[in-house]
Amino acid sequence: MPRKIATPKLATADVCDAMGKAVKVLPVKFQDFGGNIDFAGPAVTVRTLDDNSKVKALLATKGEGRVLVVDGDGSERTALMGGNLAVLAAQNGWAGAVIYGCVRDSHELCREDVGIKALGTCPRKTEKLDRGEIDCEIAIAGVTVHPGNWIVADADGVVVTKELPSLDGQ
Ligand SMILES: O=C([O-])CC(=O)C(=O)O
Repeated sequence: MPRKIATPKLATADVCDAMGKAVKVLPVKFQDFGGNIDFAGPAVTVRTLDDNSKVKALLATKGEGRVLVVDGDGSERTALMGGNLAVLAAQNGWAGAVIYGCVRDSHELCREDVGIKALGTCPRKTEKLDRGEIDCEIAIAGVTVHPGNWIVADADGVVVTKELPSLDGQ
């Protein structure tokens, strides 16, 4: 019996149907770790390798419904987010985080009122040497994400668009 998934407010499938080639689908099998499976918002971008200093710094600021998109180069060596950062994200009003990399403390992440999609888990923490770039153009598995692009995520996947479609009447 398939697990039950709530109907998303904004479904990635509807966005794809409405926008055709104007929407990009991240070609990544993300897993869900956060308390919310569907989320959407404007992207804030980070590029970093095995150092989550910038991720923490951003999640410590007001999220205002935005989505943090982290290009961690797909590293499975360390976790870019754990329980403390998930609490920060939820407290500060981030809609979610899409992490091309790993997370840890998955038993804590699922309790937080925030979306968290990542490749998988790794119990080892990152270095904290303040490396990485924020608000830059990133490419996740070959798909470019610009700061301010819309991210829509649900159980079907993660899509990127310049603007949201009007889905009235669907
Ligand atoms: O601090 C880290 O590197 C990640 C972590 O464990 C947390 O967010 O709780």
